[in-house]
Amino acid sequence: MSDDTTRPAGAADGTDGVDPVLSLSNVDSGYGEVQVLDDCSIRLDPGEIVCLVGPNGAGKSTVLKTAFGMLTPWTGTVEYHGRDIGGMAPEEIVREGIGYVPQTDNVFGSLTIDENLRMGGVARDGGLDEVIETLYDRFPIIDRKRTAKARTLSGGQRQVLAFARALVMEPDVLLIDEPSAGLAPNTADEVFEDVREVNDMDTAILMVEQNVTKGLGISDRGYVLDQGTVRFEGTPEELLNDEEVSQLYLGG
Ligand SMILES: Nc1ncnc2c1ncn2[C@@H]1O[C@H](COP(=O)(O)OP(=O)(O)OP(=O)(O)O)[C@@H](O)[C@H]1O
Repeated sequence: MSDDTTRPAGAADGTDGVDPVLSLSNVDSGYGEVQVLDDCSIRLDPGEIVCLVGPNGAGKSTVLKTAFGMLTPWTGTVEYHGRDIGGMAPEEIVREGIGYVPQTDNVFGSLTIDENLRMGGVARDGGLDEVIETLYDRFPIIDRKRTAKARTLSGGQRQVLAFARALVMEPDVLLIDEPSAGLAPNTADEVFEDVREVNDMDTAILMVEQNVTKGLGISDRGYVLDQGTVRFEGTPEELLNDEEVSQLYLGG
């Protein structure tokens, strides 16, 4: 049984009166005729890191794709600062202030680090050089390799470049799909530190992560998704210590 600290889906929203920066409310969504999300409700408050966990195929990536306009919600709403953005195109959503770092193909390997960052800023109105310099200051690992082709970077370095590329638009929300995928444990730890660094730049983060302990370990809250629905939400401690969550979803 779950104890009463872990809120089952649809229970108290834990808002404490704060307006979410991003929220999905009662969203159904999917691919073609195939429904994946089923009455899915998720919120991200300003400054938070929120982690989505759950079994393969639960719909975690689909949440990010729906929030980023790659999929249009069939029902329910996606709101950014209280404004309905459901069905807006990704390029508009980027301008609104939401960035997205997909799990794969998140940098252009044949372009240099600098060119990748500049491409990340094509929709900016100005101030591109300044923001790129700020990002080089934040992430020295890419600063040292400005003129190197992105394909020469290690997996961890590439992930940092992908974050920085999304940050060129100075989003206040970043959606990150499995930042540690395919990385050795030590490298994954470094990438999680970089996720925190991104969060320190006043960027709220909604992240999907298979490495539940580490993903929740850097997060403020988490959601357990199963079959397109939120089954549990709570703080990392609540989720990790909940017997039912642990047995059913976190491999005991
Ligand atoms: N482009 C697509 N077309 C059709 N079905 C898709 C597509 N992408 C994903 N799906 C299906 O949607 C369901 C949810 O996929 P999703 O990638 O959101 O799950 P996930 O929780 O992120 O899982 P994983 O951890 O395995 O990536 C799966 O059954 C998947 O096969």
